[in-house]
Amino acid sequence: MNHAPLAHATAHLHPTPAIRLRQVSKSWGEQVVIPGLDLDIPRGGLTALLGPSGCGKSTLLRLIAGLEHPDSGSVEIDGHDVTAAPPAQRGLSMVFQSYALFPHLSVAENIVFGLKVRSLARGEREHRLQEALRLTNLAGLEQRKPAQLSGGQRQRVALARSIVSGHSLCLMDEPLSNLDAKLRHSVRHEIRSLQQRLGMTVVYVTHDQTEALGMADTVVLLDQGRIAQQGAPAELYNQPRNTFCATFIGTPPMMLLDSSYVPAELLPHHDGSTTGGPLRIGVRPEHLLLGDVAAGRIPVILRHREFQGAEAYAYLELPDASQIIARIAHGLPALPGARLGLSWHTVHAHYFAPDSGRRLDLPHTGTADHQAQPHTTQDDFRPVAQYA
Ligand SMILES: Nc1ncnc2c1ncn2[C@@H]1O[C@H](COP(=O)(O)OP(=O)(O)OP(=O)(O)O)[C@@H](O)[C@H]1O
Repeated sequence: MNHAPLAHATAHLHPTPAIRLRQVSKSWGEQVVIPGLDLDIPRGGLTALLGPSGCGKSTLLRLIAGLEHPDSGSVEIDGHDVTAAPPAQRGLSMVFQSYALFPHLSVAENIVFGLKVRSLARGEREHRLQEALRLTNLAGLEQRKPAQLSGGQRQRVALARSIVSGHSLCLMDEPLSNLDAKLRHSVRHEIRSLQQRLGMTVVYVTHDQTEALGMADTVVLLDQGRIAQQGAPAELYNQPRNTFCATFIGTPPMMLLDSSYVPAELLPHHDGSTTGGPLRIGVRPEHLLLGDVAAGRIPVILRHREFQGAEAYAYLELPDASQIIARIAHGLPALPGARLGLSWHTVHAHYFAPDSGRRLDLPHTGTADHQAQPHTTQDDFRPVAQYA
């Protein structure tokens, strides 16, 4: 196998990305799906292509695979221009949601099928097969037909087939979406640990942010064929570049509020200077604090509560009648209809331009005085029982 065991550890030494797209565009008839995209995918890690349905994730993966060809632009793999190359000449393997197994072939035959086509010597085939069976925990099942396997086992056969190919680049298109929730979790873990042990570069398409955030080294969040943000999962969570990223990532996602009804104490530059106009203010549901109605807090009405086990969701109506969700760690004994005061530590606030939605890096706290706002400390919040 030509998997370099140290590929992952030395990824940072490779200046050439595993995949480089330059000004790649793709339309279907009148519909522009990818409108001219530049993307570098680092070597030796798992990169998730994430985004809402129809944003172009699969199209992008198929362009990398060579299953589709761009209308313009170039695709490079390992520094080689493969824009015109067929899939078989791109040195990659693929794993699909549908497994794509041959029903009449056994597990073992399915796994080595591609190697036979490549006329690999029998001894080498057998060696790779045994290693892949071991790595995917399929030993003992090699004579079964796909119909005699569970969904998770079928997907492991597809993974084994990708491992025996010996290619260090693997493209995966929603590989877990046919599995039930519990299996998804365990196969997800298997894929990640295989990718790390073999030092493979995996490009992984998913619309499921928990999969992307939980597995990936790098997340590429797509919005209508454009890169909304690319970075480590924590970067997307903590520093969303715009309101699209802020409201796509997180369950529930970041809540957006209008500065028009937000008290001055919660706005940036509370030292008397102005913020320079209206703002969109983003706060994650776990950072929203509820207390009684008081100066410096936003008056809200509790509309609905949802039990979530360790926590609860409070659905709150804002002064402009829009609704947001707060995650309340220890339950909230206030009844629907209760009038409450909403606040947050300003260090947890994100600011966005109201027109473009672009992130604005404004100072969180204007003065020491602002930091001393008593209601921005947890202690000031009376026990929620008092609001019942
Ligand atoms: N072969 C095709 N012919 C015409 N339109 C296509 C074709 N393939 C994709 N599209 C269109 O291109 C857009 C992007 O599709 P794509 O499958 O890349 O999205 P996606 O982000 O993977 O979505 P999903 O998460 O729903 O699979 C969609 O509007 C889709 O209808």
